[in-house]
Amino acid sequence: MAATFPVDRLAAPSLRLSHPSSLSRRLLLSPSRLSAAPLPRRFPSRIVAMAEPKPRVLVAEKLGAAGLALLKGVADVDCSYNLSPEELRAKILLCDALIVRSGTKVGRDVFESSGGKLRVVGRAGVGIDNVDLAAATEHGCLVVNAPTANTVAAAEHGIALLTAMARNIARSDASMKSGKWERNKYVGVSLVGKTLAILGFGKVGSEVARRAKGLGMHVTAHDPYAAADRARAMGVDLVTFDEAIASADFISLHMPLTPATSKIINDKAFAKMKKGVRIINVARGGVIDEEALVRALDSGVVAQAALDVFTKEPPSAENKLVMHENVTATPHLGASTVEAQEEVAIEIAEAVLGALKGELAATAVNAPMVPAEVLSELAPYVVLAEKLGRLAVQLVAGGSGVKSVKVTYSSARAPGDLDTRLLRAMIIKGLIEPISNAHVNLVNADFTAKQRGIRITEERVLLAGSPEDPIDSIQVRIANVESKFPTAVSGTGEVTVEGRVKDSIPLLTKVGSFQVDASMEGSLILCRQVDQPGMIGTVGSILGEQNVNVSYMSVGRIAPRKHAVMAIGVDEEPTKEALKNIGDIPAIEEFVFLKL
Ligand SMILES: NC(=O)c1ccc[n+]([C@@H]2O[C@H](COP(=O)([O-])OP(=O)(O)OC[C@H]3O[C@@H](n4cnc5c(N)ncnc54)[C@H](O)[C@@H]3O)[C@@H](O)[C@H]2O)c1
Ligand SMILES: O=C(O)[C@H](O)COP(=O)(O)O
Repeated sequence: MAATFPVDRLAAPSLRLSHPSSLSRRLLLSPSRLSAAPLPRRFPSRIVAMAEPKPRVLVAEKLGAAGLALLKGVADVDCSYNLSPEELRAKILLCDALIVRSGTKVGRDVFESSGGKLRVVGRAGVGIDNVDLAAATEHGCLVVNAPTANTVAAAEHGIALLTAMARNIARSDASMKSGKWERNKYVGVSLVGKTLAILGFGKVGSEVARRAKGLGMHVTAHDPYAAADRARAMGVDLVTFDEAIASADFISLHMPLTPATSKIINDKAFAKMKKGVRIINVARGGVIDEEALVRALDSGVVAQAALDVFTKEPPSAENKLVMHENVTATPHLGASTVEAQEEVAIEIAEAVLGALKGELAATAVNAPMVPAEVLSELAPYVVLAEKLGRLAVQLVAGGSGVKSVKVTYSSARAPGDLDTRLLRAMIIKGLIEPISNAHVNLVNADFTAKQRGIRITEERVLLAGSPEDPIDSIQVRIANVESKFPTAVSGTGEVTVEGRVKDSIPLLTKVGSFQVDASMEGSLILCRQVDQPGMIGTVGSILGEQNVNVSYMSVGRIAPRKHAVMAIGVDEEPTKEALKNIGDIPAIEEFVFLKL
């Protein structure tokens, strides 16, 4: 029997393990759904092969010709654009695969209407905001995307908006078309020598930086998770968010839309910017508080904005930003070049056809079905693995850049009886998801880590004793980084966290060289302190005063009255004031707040 994996978006649908009682040696997509049905004995195989129905692929938005040709070689392809939701629901009944861009909403209703026939959704582009991943997973439908093929196109569009805005190209063109010749009205601003702040120094952001350097701009970047040396090598200064926005003449947005970046450009941020700053957004509309941007444009804090993306797309006809005379707007054209669309089309066609054949897709973004018996044994270790990754990356200081991660599994099981791929995938998920818009799962974890330059090495420590439990402990170490909580750096110079499962509950058992005993749920405050009486009470009452519920406290120390590490589990996020008060306790040497 297969069960839906409890962790959001883990891997591909119908992913079955060939060995039911261990995490397998071979991973297969369910043969019953993703490859041809078993051959009836009475037919010679040649005749049956000819009679096999071709899979049917619905292409709901315009796709590059090369990708279409690939699809048509193998499948019946129905290109039907601008379908209403009702038309899409009616057509999907007959389709094995659906290919869309960002303009088609693939909601739960679509998966429900398909009656289980739909096996793959291909997103010809990066963002999958328009696909209901949870519904796809529940209906056993794989979702794949094309994460890299439109990077350069998006960067070029960012630069096009930057230069067009600075020289009033769109407005002066409209003016000429209305019969005017207004040379004095459209005096622009120069780019050379100006400071461009890039927020989000990932694939698109770094390509924009490279091009802006060529225009003679001074480029800074803010990205809490980018490596400072990679930025330095490009002549880009990695700075804090406040430094970036306060010193910039131009700000270009290239971060993913996550809970942390939602409306990050808001009234508070505008108050810190230079008067007359210019803003470009080719990321996602939701990273800007659009009402606040209207206010900032009206007051002159923001001289101009150039926007390719909007919170609601298409925006309403009377959208204040689109109508604003100091805004240059384009209808989400970042990826829309002939070349990018050809690349995207080929990438997505290959991914969709591969998935229909039962191959594992490196760009899969949603969850698998995993045999229940495998899950019931590994489930708590899977949660532990993700949380250790999540914890470790939050202990890394901004600008360090995570490149080398070492994982040690201590277990009494023989190496052949313990497949760590699921655990490794979950560690990678924990390491990457808090800092990006990537959706990491069993299928794409190694690919995603490699793409981000993160090298994961695994080692096994074989323990004596009963192999009843699959694993005794998991240790995650991040090398060559600085920590925002230096206590987390062990004697080997690595940010180190270790955990184990006890009574099915994942526990944090080690931070740096200190033993702790903390349940890995909710949020966690780690403090390093002088070991002395009264510390638990002092910290507890600061949190109590702020109505923060403490779920547990544990203290680990090297020796009595020396240094200790206190782990405090909290149900609510403490206020900045509460955290400051904890930091102000004289015996507290350092502390950090972490979300698990
Ligand atoms: N307009 C378009 O047509 C178009 C085309 C392609 C991509 N995009 C969008 O552009 C954005 C970037 O895409 P990408 O492919 O470069 O993604 P990416 O994952 O390669 O880069 C995103 C970067 O943002 C960083 N980041 C995460 N949180 C941050 C924060 N709080 N502050 C600053 N940086 C943060 C990450 O560390 C990462 O380096 C995404 O939102 C994507 O959807 C839009
Ligand atoms: O997420 C993406 O890939 C971009 O925003 C492009 O979207 P599009 O394929 O709808 O142009």
